Amino acid sequence: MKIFSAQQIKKWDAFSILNNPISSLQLMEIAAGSCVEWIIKNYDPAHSFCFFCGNGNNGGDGFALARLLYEKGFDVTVFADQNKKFSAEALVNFERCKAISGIDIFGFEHFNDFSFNESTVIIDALFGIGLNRPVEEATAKLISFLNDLNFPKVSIDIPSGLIPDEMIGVNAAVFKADHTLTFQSWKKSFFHPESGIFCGKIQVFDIGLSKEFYTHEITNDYIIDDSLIHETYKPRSEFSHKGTFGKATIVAGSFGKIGAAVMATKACLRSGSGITFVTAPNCGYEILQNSCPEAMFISGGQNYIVDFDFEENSTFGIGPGLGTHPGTETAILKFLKNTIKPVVIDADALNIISENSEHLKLLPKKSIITPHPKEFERLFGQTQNSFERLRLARQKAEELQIFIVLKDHHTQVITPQNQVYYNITGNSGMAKGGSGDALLGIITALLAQGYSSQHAAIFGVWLHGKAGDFAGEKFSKEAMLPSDLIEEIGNVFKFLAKKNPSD
Ligand SMILES: NC(=O)C1=CN([C@@H]2O[C@H](COP(=O)(O)OP(=O)(O)OC[C@H]3O[C@@H](n4cnc5c(N)ncnc54)[C@H](OP(=O)(O)O)[C@@H]3O)[C@@H](O)[C@H]2O)[C@@H](O)CC1
Ligand SMILES: [K+]
Repeated sequence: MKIFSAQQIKKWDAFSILNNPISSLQLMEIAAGSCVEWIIKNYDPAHSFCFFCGNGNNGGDGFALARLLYEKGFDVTVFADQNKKFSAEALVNFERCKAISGIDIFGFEHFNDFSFNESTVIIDALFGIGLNRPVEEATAKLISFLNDLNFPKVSIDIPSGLIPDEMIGVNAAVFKADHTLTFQSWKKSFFHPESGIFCGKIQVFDIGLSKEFYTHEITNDYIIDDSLIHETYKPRSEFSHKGTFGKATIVAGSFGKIGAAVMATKACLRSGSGITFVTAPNCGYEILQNSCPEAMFISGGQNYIVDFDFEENSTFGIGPGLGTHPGTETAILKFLKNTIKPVVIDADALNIISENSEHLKLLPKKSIITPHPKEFERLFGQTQNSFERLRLARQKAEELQIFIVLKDHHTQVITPQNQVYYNITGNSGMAKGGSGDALLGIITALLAQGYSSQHAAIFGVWLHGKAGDFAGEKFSKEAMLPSDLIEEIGNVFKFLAKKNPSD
């Protein structure tokens, strides 16, 4: 799914209004209607709803929603600033609300002495995607007051105070929602940790904006959604043998970190690799042969890797638990100098590369690197926030002609063509040592099977997150282990096969 900027969403609204028999007010009514449906499913009529509405169209959504909810029998109170000019659509909906005697409307100055009842739900419709400057002091105070209230909080379209496409200012006043009900598409700020933290759970409602606009409007930002994955996933052909699905070699492990090699190798095996090798030091021989009997062991040294042979037609995934011993460094750099096939690089292999910026040039074109924020910083330098980090990643992916998988709550796959794919599978239960090793194994297996680097990276992060979600459901986010995630990869493939109409 494409992600548009706030400016493009506004263009999309305008295009839809101009080219379809629908008005701005009708769109607002549809938007409010979809919120009502969600609220009815999630809150019983014993709840009282307090609306905080701004003067733009986000406020207009709030007024429309307040009215529709009142008509459904809910108790509704509205706070708004009647001294400021409303947008045309907000004014219409404000007047409609005012005409209903059962809806009390107060000025913002009364928020302090209003007695909220126990079953209050706060609805934030102060600002939407039209916020174009810092929130004024009085509104900031209101937002801070609301944030301190211990009631469920729902934001309409975007938590007020967030900038849709950019980093918020230091100490910016932002409404902290439990749920964000957003229209038509995700906003970029939902994906970034500094702003995403204000959104709670996100629901996206299709309000029927023009499909033609969606198809033709150009963007470089995408969500990795189910439809993209169904286009990418290649079901296994029946007329095949192990050679059809490629050879993968995992280069991993050192004394005390053989577990990382086990995780990466198991994930590679579970992700469909035809023939799998694991190059590791001899100290890991027994544990690897016992835990991953399907993989062939290749010795790379005694307690850490110092040298390894490589077959040109194998796909390499290098890094988990390697350590950064000078001998290992020499072996990895020698390998990179002698290979032209795309490789997958993570963890200590990234740390080895980050020792010298010249090493980056050794990465074969279309390789995939999978740094977490700290590894990214070691490789490319410090950035102030995740938006800046992403900008730098775009620049580096293009410069080096590689794919960067920037691991985060919403991992981003950055292509050499300056595109960004945000992942929406996965959960906080995956924030544990070993998770990254599994990701390397998955991506290596996909690349070995003939997926392009772009597809291997995109499908790999989605698969990893989805398996993590399945494991989280089974064991809880706290208790789930990366090993559980690896065991769930099979269920994700089953899920895909079931959903694939050609299967
Ligand atoms: N048909 C449609 O278009 C649909 C739109 N929809 C809804 O509209 C929302 C976008 O509405 P919007 O563009 O009116 O802006 P909104 O976010 O309400 O901001 C309010 C206005 O406040 C102003 N302002 C900005 N910053 C400020 C600040 N710090 N402090 C004070 N004032 C500030 C600024 O006006 P300015 O003062 O610059 O003239 C801005 O225009 C969108 O998020 C969705 O909820 C849906 O109904 C679907 C159909
Ligand atoms: K809002």
